[in-house]
Amino acid sequence: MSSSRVLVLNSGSSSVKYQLLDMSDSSRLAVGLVERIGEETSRLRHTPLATGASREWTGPIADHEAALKAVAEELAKDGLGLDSPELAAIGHRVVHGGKHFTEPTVIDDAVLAEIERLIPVAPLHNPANLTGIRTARHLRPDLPQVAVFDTAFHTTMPESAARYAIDTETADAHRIRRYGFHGTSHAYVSRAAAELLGRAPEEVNVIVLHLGNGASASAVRGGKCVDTSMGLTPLEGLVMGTRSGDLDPAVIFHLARVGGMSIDEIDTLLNKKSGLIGLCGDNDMREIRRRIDDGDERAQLAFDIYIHRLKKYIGAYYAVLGRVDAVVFTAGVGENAAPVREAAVAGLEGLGLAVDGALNAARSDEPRLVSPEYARVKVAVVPTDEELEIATQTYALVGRH
Ligand SMILES: Nc1ncnc2c1ncn2[C@@H]1O[C@H](COP(=O)(O)OP(=O)(O)O)[C@@H](O)[C@H]1O
Ligand SMILES: CC(=O)OP(=O)(O)O
Ligand SMILES: [Mg+2]
Repeated sequence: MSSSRVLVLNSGSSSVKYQLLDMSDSSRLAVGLVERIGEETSRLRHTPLATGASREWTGPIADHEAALKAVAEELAKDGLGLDSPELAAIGHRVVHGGKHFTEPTVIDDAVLAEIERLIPVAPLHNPANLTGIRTARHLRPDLPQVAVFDTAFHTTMPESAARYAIDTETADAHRIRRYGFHGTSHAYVSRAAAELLGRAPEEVNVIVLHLGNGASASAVRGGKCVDTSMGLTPLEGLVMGTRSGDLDPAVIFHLARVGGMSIDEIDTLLNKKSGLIGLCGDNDMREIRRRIDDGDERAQLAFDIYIHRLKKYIGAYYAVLGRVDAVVFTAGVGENAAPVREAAVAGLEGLGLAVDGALNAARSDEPRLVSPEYARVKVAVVPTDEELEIATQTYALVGRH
């Protein structure tokens, strides 16, 4: 029997997204999501594409190991279990690969140890990724498991963009530099944007805005990343759902010295209680828009701060690239929130940027332009597909065994 199936696991801090794909034609066989892991009301939603009929289950799922076992049971109910001989490999999203991992990598004990060593610089993500890998290896020890790193696409950044202006010896001793994240998405979306423009990736310069719960911008020149907004960790850059993004590092000294907070408390504040949720109490852009429509001033200010930062990055990356062919919106907010796209580009006509109201408001799951014909710089919406990209890279590496 030919084995052409790849299971992709995207383990987040409190969720697991997964897809089973048949790489002979890149089609999906099953997709699903486990949310609120560790809470009493964890939720699993599983959809086998053969019928399209979703199954939902709510109840306590204690950790990522239990989550993955529950996923394996759901897949088995559709005859798509992990014991299937048609399964060729399991591909894992791994958020931090440091400087070491620049390519998709077959996982062995040494690779696991390196991912573990990087936990301090991806405390919300790498532990969940590791549990996913260990559980999957336990369930199918014979199968190749591949790590696809969020940081890999950004390793082409020049030193001028990747280094912080701090003492070089100190930085090197602690491997402090800007790594960047969401790279699988930035890679996929920048390529898809070139296709939408009808041009080769090598010919186009794009600014990609990945706006999900975590959010990051990247400047991509001819298919290669030259700058990105996240840094040593996924905390730098844009305003996010619960993360502050950029701030004066002295805020941290001040909170410690004057505010009496511990380093761990400040870490939690900036990663989990800041960004949109810190500013207005909600991190979901749908809820924030609802509140704005009801005249809520805190929600409006949170939105304005979010947009101000976004606009600054568009301007910065325009300058980094010199010439921009398109600004591309992706991920949950970027794909769905028309008011965010409209506000981020408003006033940038002088840079050749504009959105068309009707095109921008129209809903679609397809890559599309939302700028008017006359715009020198196109504005595009390109749905990201990290899972397909991970499956493609995984299969390219080990599929033909
Ligand atoms: N219709 C919508 N309008 C506005 N925002 C949306 C909509 N749908 C999803 N979102 C936003 O997308 C976010 C999740 O994006 P996603 O890319 O799935 O994030 P992550 O992968 O980080 O979990 C939600 O927090 C919400 O703010
Ligand atoms: C790296 C990162 O921020 O990922 P996510 O958006 O999935 O939290
Ligand atoms: Mg995401």
